[in-house]
Amino acid sequence: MTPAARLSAAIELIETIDAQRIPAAKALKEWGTAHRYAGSGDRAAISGLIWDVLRRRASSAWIMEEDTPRARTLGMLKLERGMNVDDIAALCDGGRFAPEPLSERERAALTTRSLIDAPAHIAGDYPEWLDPYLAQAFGDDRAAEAAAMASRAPLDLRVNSLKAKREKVLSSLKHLGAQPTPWSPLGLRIELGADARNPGIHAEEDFIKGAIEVQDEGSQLAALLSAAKPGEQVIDLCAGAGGKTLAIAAMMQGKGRLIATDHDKRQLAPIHERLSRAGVHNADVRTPKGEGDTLSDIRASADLVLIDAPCTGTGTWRRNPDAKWRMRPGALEVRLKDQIEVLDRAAPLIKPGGRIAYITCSVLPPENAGQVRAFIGRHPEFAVVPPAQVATALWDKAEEFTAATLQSPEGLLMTPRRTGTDGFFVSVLRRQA
Ligand SMILES: C[S@@+](CC[C@H](N)C(=O)[O-])C[C@H]1O[C@@H](n2cnc3c(N)ncnc32)[C@H](O)[C@@H]1O
Repeated sequence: MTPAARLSAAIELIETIDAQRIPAAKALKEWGTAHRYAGSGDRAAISGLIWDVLRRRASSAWIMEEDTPRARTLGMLKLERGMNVDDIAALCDGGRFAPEPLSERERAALTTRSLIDAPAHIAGDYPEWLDPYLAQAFGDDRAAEAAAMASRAPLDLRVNSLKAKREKVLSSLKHLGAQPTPWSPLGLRIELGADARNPGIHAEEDFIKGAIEVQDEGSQLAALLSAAKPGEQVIDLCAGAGGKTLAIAAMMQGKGRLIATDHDKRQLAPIHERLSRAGVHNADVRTPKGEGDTLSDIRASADLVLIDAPCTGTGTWRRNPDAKWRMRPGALEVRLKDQIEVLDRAAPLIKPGGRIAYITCSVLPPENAGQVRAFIGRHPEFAVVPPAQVATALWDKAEEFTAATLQSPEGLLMTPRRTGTDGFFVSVLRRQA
């Protein structure tokens, strides 16, 4: 397919997504099945276009003064891909498989319009109902913060220190352009192009051998900030597929006791294979059965309970721009209740002097500082560890990292704009000895 034909296909697909109100991933899958002649390059290019239109959905419609699939796509080419009006006109030449030529009005909009007067939710591309929350988090910086949250994310990897050293993996992944990440001593980063093609990391020998895992640098840092140590008793209360569990296991160097659980056994399913590939031998996965409490034998004995809390995932919008537009206020309410439940479940498990590391991949204050304050109100035997002290887990990077984050008395917030990571909030709460 020519670039112009790919563009036409993308516009048609967005029309389908709009008309049928289906997730973009589903629409792309169905399109692939119906267009078997399209090669993998075409599919990747078309999905890259669709994701970019979703990233810039509101701002593209704003500059075009029209909210149609075609207008949003043309606006995205200018805003996200930096194309000028002549390059866009050359793609839309009205040829056999190309989009219709630009109208005078479209030409004028692409030439003259900008986001200077756009309200924050348009310039930052997020749903308007979230504006008060983002204003609470970022004040006047919210459009810039949200715009960074709309940008394309790189592919981040964590080197599994149980099996390999970063320098070694760095050289074996040179062909993919891997570079060390700025903050995590275990992180590697591969920048992705507009086509967002997965570089096939799962087929790499390093991956098969368990030397690397796919994990955003923010998630790696959240695990590091919990400061799990060899010999400790650590409980990963919301282990899910085990991303943090694996990182914690490596920090513990096979010494001590790591218990991983989750209230949803389906979420836990992939953890077994991942632990075994990573060479983790000190993890005890507790899968819930019926109504029973998987942690009934544990009372005030844990050094650390990691809560990778269920949350709205606003911090990961750059990896899933569709989710941002599909998010509804009810989802926040549900997550806030879940967070209270997990925090209260953690409290009696901690020994005096032990700690909770409360983590969300959200930037919304009610899920972060709001939950921490409410928890301390319910459990006055806990106190927040000052964020600068928490950051000392990053050794020589601690000071610079703390300054890069958005700090509050309750914790640290990483964001794409500040730390170049997904959005992650981390708070450490210590139980008085
Ligand atoms: C952010 S995800 C965890 C991701 C995982 N830790 C990782 O790094 O791959 C949150 C998890 O919390 C779990 N969860 C939700 N409510 C819970 C509860 N009350 N108790 C335990 N787990 C819960 C969900 O099933 C989900 O797997």
